[in-house]
Amino acid sequence: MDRLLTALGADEGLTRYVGGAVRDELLGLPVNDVDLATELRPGEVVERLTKARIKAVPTGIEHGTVTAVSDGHAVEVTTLRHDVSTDGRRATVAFTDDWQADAARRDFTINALFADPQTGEIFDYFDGLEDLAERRVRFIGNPLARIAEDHLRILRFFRFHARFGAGEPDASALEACTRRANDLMALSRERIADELLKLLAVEDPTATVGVMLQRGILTPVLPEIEAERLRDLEALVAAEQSAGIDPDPLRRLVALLPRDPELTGAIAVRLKLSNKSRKRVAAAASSDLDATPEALAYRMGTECAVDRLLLGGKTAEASALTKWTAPRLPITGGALIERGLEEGPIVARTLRKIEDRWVEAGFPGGREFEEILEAELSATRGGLGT
Ligand SMILES: Nc1ccn([C@@H]2O[C@H](COP(=O)(O)OP(=O)(O)OP(=O)(O)O)[C@@H](O)[C@H]2O)c(=O)n1
Repeated sequence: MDRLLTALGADEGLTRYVGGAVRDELLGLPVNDVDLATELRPGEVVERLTKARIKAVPTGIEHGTVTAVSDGHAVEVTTLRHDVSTDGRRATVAFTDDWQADAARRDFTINALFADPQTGEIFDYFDGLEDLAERRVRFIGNPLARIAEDHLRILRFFRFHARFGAGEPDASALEACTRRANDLMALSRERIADELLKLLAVEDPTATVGVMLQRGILTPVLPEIEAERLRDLEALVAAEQSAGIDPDPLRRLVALLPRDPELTGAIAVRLKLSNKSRKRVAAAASSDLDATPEALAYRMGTECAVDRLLLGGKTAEASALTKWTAPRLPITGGALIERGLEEGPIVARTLRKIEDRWVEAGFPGGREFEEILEAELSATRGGLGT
C-alpha cells in the first residue's frame, strides 16, 4: 500500500482514501475494499504505476478508474470527476481537480469523506462526519435528482440505512425512493439482485425491509413478496442468531417469498441468480421436514438442509447439523460383486436401495449395517430368482 501511495503522490496531497474505506475505518469496522481518489488523470495514474512496477488494469478508464494490483490486493484508483450527464444507468463524466466537486457527485454524505493517507486528516464537504455520528444516511443534495442520476441508489439508500442507520430513515430520501420505485425496472436484473442480496446480508435487515414493503419499494421487481412475510424474515434472523449461524442473503430471500419451490426457482431465474443459487433457493423453499436433519443433509447437502431447518424454525437441529460430517456408505459396488452380485445395472440399483435403508436407519455401521446389507442382497437374489 505504501508503495502505491507514494507512486500516486499521496505525500503531496494528490491522492486520498475515499468512500467506504474512510467510513468503515471511522466506525471502527474492518475495511475490505480500499478506494483511492486522485487529482492525477487516468493516463498519468497508469504511467506512475507502471514506473513503480505496480500492475495497472484500466477497469473503467472512461470513468477514470484504474485498478492497481499491489501485493495481491486490488485497489481502485479513480480520478476526481463530476458527472456531466446521466440517464439513470450510465454517466458521462468530466475530470476535475476539485475535491468538493468529486464529493458532490457521490451518493450519500457518509460515503463522500476523504482521508489523507499521511496525516489522517478528514475532508468532509457535506457534513458526513455529523451524519456518521448520528447514524443518518442522507443523500447529498436533492434525493430525487440523485436517484434520477442512478436508479440503483434507491436500493443503496435502504442498504446503507440498514447497515449504518439508526431510527427512522431520512424522510426526504424515503419520499423520493417511494416516488421513484418504478425506476428500478430500468435496471438490469443482475444489478437489482446483487444490491438486494447485499441489503439482505446486513446483520438485521428486518426493520428496513419492513419500511420497504410498507412503501412498495420492492413491488416493481418482486411483486411476490407479501407484507406478512416480514414476520418470517424476523423469525429467520432470530433463528440464525440463536443457532450461531452466519446470516445468509439467499436464505433470507427465501424467507420473504411464498414457500413454493417452483415459484422460488422461477424468481431466481428472473433475478438471473447463478445455477447453484437457483438450486439452493428452490431446495430451501420446500417446507418438507419429514426426514431427520442428517438424512436431509446427506441427500441435499448440509447448506441446503440448514436453510430448510432454519426456515422451518428448527434452530437447535440446524445448529447441531453444522458440526456434522456426512458419513460414507460402508460398501462399494465392487464389494457387492465380490459377494456374488452379477455385474451390470443391478449393482447400482442394489447399492441405492442399501443406501436408502442405511440413511433411513440413521447411518449405522457394524452388525446393523451387515443386516441391512444381507437383507437387500437376499431380496435382490430372490428377485432374480437365484
Ligand atoms: N451508485 C453509486 C455507487 C457508488 N458511489 C460512490 O462510490 C463509492 C464506492 O462505492 P461502493 O464500493 O459501491 O460502496 P462502498 O461505500 O465502498 O460500500 P461497501 O462497503 O458496501 O462496498 C461510494 O462510497 C460512493 O462514494 C456513488 O456515489 N453512487
